[in-house]
Amino acid sequence: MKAIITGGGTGGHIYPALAIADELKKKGWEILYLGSKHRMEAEIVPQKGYQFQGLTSRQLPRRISWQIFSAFFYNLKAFINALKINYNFKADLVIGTGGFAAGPVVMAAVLLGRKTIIHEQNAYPGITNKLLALFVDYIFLNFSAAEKHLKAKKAKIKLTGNPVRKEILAAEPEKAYKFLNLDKSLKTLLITGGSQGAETINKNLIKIYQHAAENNEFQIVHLTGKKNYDQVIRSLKEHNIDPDNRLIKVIAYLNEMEYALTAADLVISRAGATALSEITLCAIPSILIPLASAAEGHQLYNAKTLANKGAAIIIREEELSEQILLEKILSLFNDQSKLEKMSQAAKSLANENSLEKIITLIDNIVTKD
Ligand SMILES: CC(=O)N[C@H]1[C@@H](OP(=O)(O)OP(=O)(O)OC[C@H]2O[C@@H](n3ccc(=O)[nH]c3=O)[C@H](O)[C@@H]2O)O[C@H](CO)[C@@H](O)[C@@H]1O
Repeated sequence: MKAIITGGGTGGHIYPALAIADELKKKGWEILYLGSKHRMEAEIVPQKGYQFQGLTSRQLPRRISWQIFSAFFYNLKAFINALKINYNFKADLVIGTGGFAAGPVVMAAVLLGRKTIIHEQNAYPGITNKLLALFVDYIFLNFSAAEKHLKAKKAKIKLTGNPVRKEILAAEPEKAYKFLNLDKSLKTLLITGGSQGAETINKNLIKIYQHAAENNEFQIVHLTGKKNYDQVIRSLKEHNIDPDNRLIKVIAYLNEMEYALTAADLVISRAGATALSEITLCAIPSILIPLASAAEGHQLYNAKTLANKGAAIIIREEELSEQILLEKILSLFNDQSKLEKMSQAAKSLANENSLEKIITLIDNIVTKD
């Protein structure tokens, strides 16, 4: 069997696609990944050993402007290319996990009469999936709340949860400590702003860095995002903090995310849906700082699903300060029983069978339909 898999722009769309691709590959499927040639998938997907073809897909501008014409032209070009590629590849199935890169690929598959599935990670679907939902055969959802935003027949919709890469649960702590050069006797604070990093979080960390460097109480793994890395290093130096201090690991982008998650005792994170699925699966207590400008505030919604069960503490962007962040970190690190309760609550929210559920549905779709 052959599948074209698409999804991208950011990691939150790419990693669920790769999780599905890995399982299909194990079952003998031939996989071709199509995405934008300008975005993260063009780097991440070939590194994972998949055939990748980059298209000219572009994100539509948020406001009406002349850029809409160029975006339309580039997406049309991507659509025509996707048609040609799919026609020659003869995919049995096309799966899109959202992001603008998936749009032209899934639409081309619809036109060719291929079987099509989209997966939506968020409670509030992105614009690409909202449009594609009108045409595809099946819609897999992480949150049932997404359904009311989609114009689609109920029979098409399956609640599957978010598929998470198998390597994330399989990672061994010993290997993680070694890989990240961490001290096993100390607690580890993971800081991540999602696949692109979060400037708002990065700017509020100096006190936390200072505390870590001076007190030998906990160590930090900070994933800054590629575009923010230099700024973070500059800021550390300006505050006389040695970026090579043994208690501080500043990393622009970590391909081996399984190690950071396995080593973490506490995570400070944005509230992207894919990140939260990984955090709950790894049962990590979290302090979440949702991106306020995310469409329909979907990151706050995501964060509340954890906070309402006691798995996370939310700090809203408008109340974020270095002092508040440091106080929350210290109060959690000094309260082991609270950390354990949060960890158990996170675990209870984890959707452990999502990937298996998706693969079973795919088997049924390609054999029965
Ligand atoms: C700004 C924006 O629009 N964010 C959206 C985007 O977030 P984004 O693309 O940041 O996705 P998430 O935060 O959900 O997940 C980040 C992903 O990147 C991985 N990772 C991150 C850093 C790193 O160094 N290495 C690494 O591998 C994580 O393991 C995770 O798989 O997609 C999510 C899923 O649709 C949405 O919920 C978010 O609202």
